[in-house]
Amino acid sequence: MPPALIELMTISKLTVAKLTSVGGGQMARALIGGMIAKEALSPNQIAVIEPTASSRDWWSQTYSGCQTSGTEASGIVAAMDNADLVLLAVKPHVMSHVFENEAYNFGDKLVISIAAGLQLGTLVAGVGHDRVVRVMPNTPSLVGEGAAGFCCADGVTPSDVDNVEKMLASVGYVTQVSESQMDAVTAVSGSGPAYMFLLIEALADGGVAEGLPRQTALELATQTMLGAAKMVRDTGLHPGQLKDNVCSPGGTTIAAVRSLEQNGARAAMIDAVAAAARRSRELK
Ligand SMILES: NC(=O)C1=CN([C@@H]2O[C@H](COP(=O)(O)OP(=O)(O)OC[C@H]3O[C@@H](n4cnc5c(N)ncnc54)[C@H](O)[C@@H]3O)[C@@H](O)[C@H]2O)C=CC1
Ligand SMILES: O=C(O)[C@@H]1CCC=N1
Repeated sequence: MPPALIELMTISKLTVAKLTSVGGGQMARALIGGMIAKEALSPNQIAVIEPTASSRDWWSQTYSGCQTSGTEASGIVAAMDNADLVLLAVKPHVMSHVFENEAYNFGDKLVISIAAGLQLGTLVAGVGHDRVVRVMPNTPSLVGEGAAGFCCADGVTPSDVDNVEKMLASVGYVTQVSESQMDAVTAVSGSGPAYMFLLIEALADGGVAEGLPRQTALELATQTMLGAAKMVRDTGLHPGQLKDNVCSPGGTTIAAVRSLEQNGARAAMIDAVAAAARRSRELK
């Protein structure tokens, strides 16, 4: 039996023998860490190519059995050996260095890029084949509450799509979109956690301004964001309806909603998404 088949493990119906991540930073940690936590992958199926020694140490200390390599040719070759799935998790501007590096042999391996902005055409040209998936995940994947959109180049098989969907579904919500929608996905859910963290922080700041201890305010604000998101997801009710249900006539909430509308909160969020989408388009 070929070594790749001997190694093959099927956990949560995800079939990957070995995943090699090029780059081991924030998003690789969130995505792979989330999959390991959900037992969709085990550390001995992971190899990480990472130039920073402290980051390599983090991987090997956090996930015993995970293989780490530097970016010298021998390290790249060792990490790519037997990989059947390659995750490109470097910053968009670093991707051209990866593609120009002759130590990489992508063979016919399935390649997933999570780089913002970089289009399938660029990825296919860099990788040298078209079995390439462009994914926009987000950092809550780490805690199993990610949201991801993806699109595929022509060489991706239905079984590849199935595997990518299972991989991403193991850490949250996933949807396939057209490539023309990827900048919007990036702006809504890829960057979105940052907007939500900012809102939680601001809500807590408001509580502190009204006299609450910082920790109490932060816990109340965090749980409120979590509860509101779950209400939208689990009831299926329109967020406007749920908002109306909180607003008692002449009460406290409508006073706050009025203030938010006067300060352009809704337009500010729409403009923020437009700014992120614009930046995503610039990155290509
Ligand atoms: N941070 C986020 O929330 C999200 C990030 N992304 C995308 O994920 C990609 C990575 O972003 P982050 O993880 O945030 O960045 P990061 O800076 O935390 O991680 C990138 C890693 O790549 C390593 N690296 C640099 N040069 C390299 C090379 N030549 N070969 C291999 N590794 C190299 C760096 O040392 C670093 O650890 C980006 O393309 C970004 O657009 C996508 C969705 C969300
Ligand atoms: O800020 C960025 O460019 C990346 C892509 C989406 C989230 N973080």
